[in-house]
Amino acid sequence: MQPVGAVAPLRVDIAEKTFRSAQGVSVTALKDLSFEVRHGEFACLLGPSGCGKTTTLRILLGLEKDFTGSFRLPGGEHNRVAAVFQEPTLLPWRTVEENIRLALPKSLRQTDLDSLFQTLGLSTMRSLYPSELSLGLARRVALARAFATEPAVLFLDEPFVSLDEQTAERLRYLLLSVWSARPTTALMVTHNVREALMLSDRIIVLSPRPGHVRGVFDVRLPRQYRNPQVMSDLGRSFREKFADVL
Ligand SMILES: Nc1ncnc2c1ncn2[C@@H]1O[C@H](COP(=O)(O)OP(=O)(O)OP(=O)(O)O)[C@@H](O)[C@H]1O
Repeated sequence: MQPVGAVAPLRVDIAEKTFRSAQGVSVTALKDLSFEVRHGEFACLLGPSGCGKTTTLRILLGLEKDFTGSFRLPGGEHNRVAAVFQEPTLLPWRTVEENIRLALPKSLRQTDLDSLFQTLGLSTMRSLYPSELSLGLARRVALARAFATEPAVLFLDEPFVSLDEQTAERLRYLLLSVWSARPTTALMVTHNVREALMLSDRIIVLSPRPGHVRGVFDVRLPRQYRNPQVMSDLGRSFREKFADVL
């Protein structure tokens, strides 16, 4: 299936992003950060703590305007952007289904969400309220909401942190299922090398702060062949290449 709406790659060329405190202290988070995520590709941004991964996503989402450089989001029939953060940010007084429908553009408000709910194992939870959901379920709803908008590009910022490993693993598989059913260009921030190797077409590895691209690791293998032995081999070659970064 072709990715929805998007035809161009995501292109990022951030010359510099510096934070300045009121006391005059400067922190340069990013310097000469350039990379591309190809049309329909799932990429991970991986790097040491504080190297500017979240800052990069915030710039791409238009939440940080004070930087030098440029970026180009994938376009096409539309240029909708969706994001999934660590906090699911659901409206507490709305049901699961209402939370999702309210996020949709008018043209999609009445769309049939059955298959999406089914893929994410949410079919029986449509009328629950966020307070009735575990964190793992709330994260599933956040994924459903993001994919329901049929975005041209999807940004994810560590969507599986602070979950027990079993729940996180189930969510990784659910993410792969929903992404395969509704492919879109995706960029996910993670600290977790195994997670990146499991989900990505390519891993963009950042240097310590100020973050720039230290190297790119292509995972050319189709995901169904990434069995435990293959994952362990991939992990070894990844660590050999990037031992100095992580
Ligand atoms: N609003 C801000 N004001 C000042 N400094 C900031 C601000 N946001 C981020 N920084 C600094 O910019 C640098 C990059 O932060 P960022 O959160 O992007 O890193 P990260 O790679 O996502 O880190 P982590 O992996 O720990 O989440 C850090 O040194 C951080 O302290």
